Amino acid sequence: MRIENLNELDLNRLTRKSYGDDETLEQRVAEIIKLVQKDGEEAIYKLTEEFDHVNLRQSGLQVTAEEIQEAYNNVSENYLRALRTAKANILSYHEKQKRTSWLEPNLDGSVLGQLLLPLKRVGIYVPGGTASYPSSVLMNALPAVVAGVEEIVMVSPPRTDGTLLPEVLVAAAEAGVTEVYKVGGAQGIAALAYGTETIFPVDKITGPGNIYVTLAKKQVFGTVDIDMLAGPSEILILVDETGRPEELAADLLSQAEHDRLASAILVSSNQEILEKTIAAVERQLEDLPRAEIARASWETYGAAVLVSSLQEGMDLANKIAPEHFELVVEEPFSWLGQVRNVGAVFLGRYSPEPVGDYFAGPNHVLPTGGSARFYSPLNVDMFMKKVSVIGYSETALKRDAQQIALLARSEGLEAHARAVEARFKD
Ligand SMILES: NC(=O)c1ccc[n+]([C@@H]2O[C@H](COP(=O)([O-])OP(=O)(O)OC[C@H]3O[C@@H](n4cnc5c(N)ncnc54)[C@H](O)[C@@H]3O)[C@@H](O)[C@H]2O)c1
Ligand SMILES: N[C@H](CO)Cc1c[nH]c[nH+]1
Ligand SMILES: [Zn+2]
Repeated sequence: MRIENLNELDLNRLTRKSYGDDETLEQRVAEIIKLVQKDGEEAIYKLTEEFDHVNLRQSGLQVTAEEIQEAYNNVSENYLRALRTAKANILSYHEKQKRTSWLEPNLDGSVLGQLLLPLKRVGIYVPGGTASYPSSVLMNALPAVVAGVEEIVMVSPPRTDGTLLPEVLVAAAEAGVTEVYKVGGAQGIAALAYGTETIFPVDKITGPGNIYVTLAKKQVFGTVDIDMLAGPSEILILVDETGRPEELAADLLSQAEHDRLASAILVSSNQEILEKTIAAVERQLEDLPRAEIARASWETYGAAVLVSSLQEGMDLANKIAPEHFELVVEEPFSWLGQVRNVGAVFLGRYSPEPVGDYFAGPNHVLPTGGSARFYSPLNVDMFMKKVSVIGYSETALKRDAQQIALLARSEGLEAHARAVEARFKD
């Protein structure tokens, strides 16, 4: 890794804003989705054999109550305690987001308002290819629970022994997931969107995943709603001279270890910090269990960028729009007002990114690939829909009838005008 000056930086390499550009991947995902639509579960069994190397024809796709019970026997008390504390933190944070229906009576006797209603059935994708993510079970399911969703259907790829990690199943039970199926990748997304012989289709799919999952969500959008494009993880750290290279390197690797396509970027106006952090990354890679993945990510989509000032670094962050943005500077709160395009911001030395991944309470399902310009973190609103309420009184309609009819006739819609005037014929 060499330090790059801002003016020589290839932003396209770093932002990977190319979910739709790789035609081969798009095509492959489209074929998988079509196959599931055509052959249902037989297609899922075949694809699961191909990608997850396990044959589930005997056991079927759905996780049983016995498997969940067995999972509880296989997790430690300490794990359960930590999971339940994380759950409480996530619930408490998301309960603050919940909005309620409102009705506003007016003096003319009319009532206007908005009903806020939970979606009935949602699908949550929990990644499980190169790592398992019980934390993502909580992050997807708990906002749905707070919203009041009745049916929460989880899909996740099986391990080669045909099971899901006990910690994932326990997290599902603790979070209130109502059905769990062992199917991942684009085929898991297709199953949720179109249904199969045993899986009833859902109204919306949320959750992060690798590039196949993300492209599949993009392709089924319209048949179902989706939350956002939450693909391979990203971190951008803006650091001043107070930064400590060993800590910065650890934070960069925390996201690089997710995926070869993950992106970890360090930005500073201090050349020495950049140099020392690059060296620390090399040292830490030596005994990192997922070094192969993390190194591939660091070498392909990583960068150490020299800027002329913190302000220039902040502007770069808003341009790249990273999923996670760490502000490791002396006065992090003083920069908060300038944060625009990031999924989540982590303020200061004692807010390393994994605090948000697991525990603090805010959601870790965040927009990636530059989509933080327009998407928000997964939240309670995303599991609800709104219905407008209009209750006009006679007085109100009499007052407004003429103007409504005029507007209707200006659009050439006579029947609309007459529907209003019909009330006052006799
Ligand atoms: N943005 C977020 O909030 C967030 C949170 C957690 C994880 N992540 C990201 O989720 C991703 C998890 O990826 P993962 O791979 O570990 O798990 P995954 O569950 O997303 O993907 C695994 C599945 O991908 C499919 N697949 C693999 N190779 C394929 C191929 N050649 N052709 C077709 N399908 C194929 C298989 O079906 C496999 O089961 C990582 O990129 C990680 O960074 C993001
Ligand atoms: N950093 C991931 C989101 O990009 C979320 C996660 C789950 N577990 C660990 N990390
Ligand atoms: Zn993470």
